[in-house]
Amino acid sequence: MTTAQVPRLAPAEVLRFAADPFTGMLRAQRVHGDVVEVGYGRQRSTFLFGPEANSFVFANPQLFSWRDSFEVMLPVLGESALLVSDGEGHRRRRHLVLPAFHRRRIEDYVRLMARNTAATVNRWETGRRIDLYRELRALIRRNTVESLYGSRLAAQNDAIGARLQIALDATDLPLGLQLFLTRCPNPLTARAKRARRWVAGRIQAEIEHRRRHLEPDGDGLGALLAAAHGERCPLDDGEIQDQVISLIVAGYETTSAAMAWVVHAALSTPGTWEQARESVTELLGDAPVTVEALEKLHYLDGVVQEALRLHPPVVVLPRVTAQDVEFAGRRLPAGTRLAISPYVTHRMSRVWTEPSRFVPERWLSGHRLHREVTPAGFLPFGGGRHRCIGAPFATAELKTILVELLRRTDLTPAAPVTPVSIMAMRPRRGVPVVVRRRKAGSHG
Ligand code: HEM
Repeated sequence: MTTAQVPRLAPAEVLRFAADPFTGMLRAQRVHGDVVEVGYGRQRSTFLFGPEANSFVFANPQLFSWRDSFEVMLPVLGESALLVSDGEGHRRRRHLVLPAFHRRRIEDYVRLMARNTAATVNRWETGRRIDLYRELRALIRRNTVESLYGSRLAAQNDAIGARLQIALDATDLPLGLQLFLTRCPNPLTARAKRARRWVAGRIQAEIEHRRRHLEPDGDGLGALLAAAHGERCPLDDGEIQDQVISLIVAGYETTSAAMAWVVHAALSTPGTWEQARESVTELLGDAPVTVEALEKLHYLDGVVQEALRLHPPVVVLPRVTAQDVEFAGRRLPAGTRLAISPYVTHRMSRVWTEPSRFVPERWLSGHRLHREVTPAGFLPFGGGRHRCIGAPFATAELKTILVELLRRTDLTPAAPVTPVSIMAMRPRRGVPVVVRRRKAGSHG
């Protein structure tokens, strides 16, 4: 079968794309279609746009190497993290990590998240301007570490965050530079590795403490340790450290970006904040948040899903082909760097009606914009074998924090918000708001 040439962005278009990749991707798809090559040399990626491409990639994991796709994340995630694992190693580790996200555990996490959110809000002075993104980021990192790994590690939350941030900062550098830093010895990567070793040391101390004191498996690490030792092929301590670190890294950067977009979208779409608050008051009153209650808050669910649709933190999912691949009449040789994009799919009018409007009601059946959601048309958490393992955790967290903010605060946007970074799309200069605490009792 003959294959067609992949269209390429011209040099001037590449420059424009680099300056604003969000508009650049939408434009590239509109002008050149669903398969388009962007960039030069190590910077080069072939974008596959749209639901057909997403289905193809999700249905054929054997065609791609996850280790090569996420090579630049290796210094922070570790060699055996799920995101950089392929084949049988991935299947075995994922099976052992899954119990940390069972519904029974999410119930406990939700209670803790609600408590931590209340404590955060109580520290805010009424009438003051704050960067909500920064505040929520600290809260979410605490929630992640405390719910998954317990209070001893949570007490070192800030130190752990600061160390991991050293490696995370590198993910905003151009891809070519990241690859160079990953492959060649240099002081930046050496510093990131030292910082990671410090975090791994704290985790190992916690693992050994638990083994000495035979603690019950009350949290995610407990579940991981129990699963790790009950199996025929248990996880070794290095593998456990990699899973612990990569869950923190994958969990808090993405969720705090998503939370910022949820609040920003709800505040900047007239009537949304008020309607969401009304639905909480009606269904919950002053009662504590539970997973069951969260499932019944349909309007609130619409707000969260709609924010994930228009502002998916993971803007592109990178893949490197492990063998020659053919898609849509185009040949993609082994070693080709590909990207599929939740961001572009979520804004396509062939998938969504009036895609650029923020309409939480479109998630309610019966609404004129409602559409059946397919995994290839809505993919904020990816899809297939490597679909986000933390999706139930993240969704419960986004809703729990939103409920507590609605109950306890009135927020007024204090500056415009624009996005940055396609690895974890977040607000460039945060989400500045003026806070008014609501009186005790008025949150119910
Ligand atoms: C709104 C928040 C989140 C978003 C948007 C998100 C998004 C994603 C996406 C798109 C992927 C697939 C990447 C790919 O296929 O290229 C992924 C994988 C993953 N996520 Fe999340 N994530 C979120 C929260 C979390 C949380 C809270 C955790 C853990 C506590 C987590 C842990 C992971 C892990 C371990 C993987 C790799 C799974 C595998 O390879 O089997 N994520 N996430």
